[in-house]
Amino acid sequence: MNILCNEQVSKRFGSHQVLDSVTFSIPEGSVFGFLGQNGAGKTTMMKLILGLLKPDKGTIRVCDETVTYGQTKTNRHIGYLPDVPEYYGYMKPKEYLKMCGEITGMSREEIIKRSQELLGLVGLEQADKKIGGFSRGMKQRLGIAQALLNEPKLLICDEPTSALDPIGRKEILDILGQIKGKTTVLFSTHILSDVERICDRIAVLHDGKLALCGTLAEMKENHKKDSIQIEFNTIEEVEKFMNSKFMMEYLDSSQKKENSIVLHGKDINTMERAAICTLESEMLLPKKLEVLEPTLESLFMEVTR
Ligand SMILES: Nc1ncnc2c1ncn2[C@@H]1O[C@H](COP(=O)(O)OP(=O)(O)OP(=O)(O)O)[C@@H](O)[C@H]1O
Repeated sequence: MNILCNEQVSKRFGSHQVLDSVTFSIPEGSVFGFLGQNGAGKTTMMKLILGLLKPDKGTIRVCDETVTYGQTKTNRHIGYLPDVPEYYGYMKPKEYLKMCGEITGMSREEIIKRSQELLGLVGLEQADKKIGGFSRGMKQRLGIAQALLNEPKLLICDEPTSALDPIGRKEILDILGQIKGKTTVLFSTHILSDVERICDRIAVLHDGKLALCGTLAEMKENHKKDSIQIEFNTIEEVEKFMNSKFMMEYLDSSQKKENSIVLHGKDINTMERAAICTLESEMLLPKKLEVLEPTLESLFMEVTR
């Protein structure tokens, strides 16, 4: 079952088409990484899912219920962590969670039980001090506890790791990793390594459209290019190799980078044989020859260029 289904969602601000027929869905229990450069429209998409903005076109469904602008009905399925969560600095974490639980109508017993569980999950059970004295990482972790208080089906986190140091980022990713499978997570970021670490599925937003969407393995397969990288000892060796007419016949394109060259062609086997023949005939001994696999970074750069 899909927890979230976006179909042909479009949103424009003035003449700026921020989202243009964006379609994707998130299967239950998965962690979905929503990638895009600054201003790509990630927050706009999240606000549409929360019913805080009205789409110009398209439909959004959360747990099979249609999201309606200005109504909060579907938000009972959602926990939301904004990029910079705001707190009353004079409150302690337990007091804050109690207030949030009371607002959403939870019973006293429920609030105590869930607060204990969640403060344990986010590693703040011993942090019995005012939130005003918390680090950014602690505030983000408390934000996750608050967003999970109501046991939502979908947790939406807007760039939860962007402002954190490597330890703070690891703590957040570990928490999201722990709830994986139980709660479906949608999180936006531009930190590619975070996505590679914990996401099952990934979407890349660019120029208002989804430039990539699927599992990392699917993306790599769909965008597989037959490429070989050869690293030489000197630039002269690179030139000598590239001046071989024989090699040119088998290439679509090539890119030189310092003492290395990346060769792109249609057929990896033919290109590899041609490269080895050229190395032999030019009496060149490279430092390294490898067939290149696309990485999330190379795919991201390719589609957002
Ligand atoms: N209420 C609004 N009125 C006009 N333009 C807006 C509004 N909200 C967002 N925008 C514009 O829409 C575009 C997308 O913004 P959005 O905040 O969704 O991007 P983002 O991908 O979340 O960026 P970032 O990674 O920097 O947070 C930006 O150009 C932004 O200036």
